[in-house]
Amino acid sequence: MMKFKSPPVNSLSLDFLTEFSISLEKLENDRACRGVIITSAIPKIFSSGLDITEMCGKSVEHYAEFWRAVQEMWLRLYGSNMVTVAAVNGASPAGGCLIALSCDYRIMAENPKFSIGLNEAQLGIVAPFWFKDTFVNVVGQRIAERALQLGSLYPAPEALKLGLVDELVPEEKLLEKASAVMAQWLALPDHARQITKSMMRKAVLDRLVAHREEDIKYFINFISKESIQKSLRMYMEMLKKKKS
Ligand SMILES: CCCCC/C=C\C/C=C\CC/C=C/CC(=O)SCCNC(=O)CCNC(=O)[C@H](O)C(C)(C)COP(=O)(O)OP(=O)(O)OC[C@H]1O[C@@H](n2cnc3c(N)ncnc32)[C@H](O)[C@@H]1OP(=O)(O)O
Repeated sequence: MMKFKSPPVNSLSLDFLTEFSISLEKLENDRACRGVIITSAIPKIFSSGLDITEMCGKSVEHYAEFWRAVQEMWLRLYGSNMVTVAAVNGASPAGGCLIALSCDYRIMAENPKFSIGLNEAQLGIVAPFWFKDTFVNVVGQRIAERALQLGSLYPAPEALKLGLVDELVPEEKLLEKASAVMAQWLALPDHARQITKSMMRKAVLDRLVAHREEDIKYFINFISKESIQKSLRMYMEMLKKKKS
């Protein structure tokens, strides 16, 4: 089990992403480890997505390093040979949703206050093609098209209806259920499951691998625009004001 614990909201900073990727690599190379449950140690928050401060007012070199770390995390998780189960025990916007979408199975706490989705459009930014591809592979083209354009965040019951998560359980049963699902998936021979998983995901993974440097350039070019920087600053201010 991997429990995110980066207060206050498990935002995906460069350090967090680097540590996450290293942990995944270690588990992947451990023959005794066949599966991982991903959840959060922070009440009410699974992950608040990419750390917005990493994308605001930094150097081009920093943006490149940060984006490479985001790509690396996704390539490792989406391409993992292990069984991956997301036990979503709180809010899961944007990059947090990407992590859940990249797992093989998603169980969410049945709390309508917890929402999940790719809300990038609400921040005035664009979900990259590989976020979009991962989303489409889970919910299908039509739902993804609407959800991405509107930057929708769905409360848990709606997320279930759309197939964005596979099941809802009472919060106190989340880990028990995740373990039961893991046992069910691990009951199959690894090689058949792994080859099938790779067959289903390869095209989407290969697309980023083939365009990785170009994708970094797009990110830098996009995020460096003054209009985008302004949108992000306003969004951060809005988050802070919400409190007072
Ligand atoms: C054709 C060209 C195409 C080119 C495309 C190429 C590239 C694409 C370019 C860009 C794509 C970039 C992709 C980004 C994906 C993302 O993940 S962006 C992040 C989106 N995340 C959010 O919108 C979540 C924002 N946060 C919240 O909604 C809430 O914080 C919460 C998670 C629901 C928790 O609420 P709660 O009330 O408990 O806590 P607070 O809101 O009070 O937050 C506490 C504290 O944490 C700070 N914070 C929250 N979220 C983030 C974050 N994501 N990053 C950094 N900091 C965050 C918040 O500001 C508070 O700070 P404090 O006031 O200083 O305590």
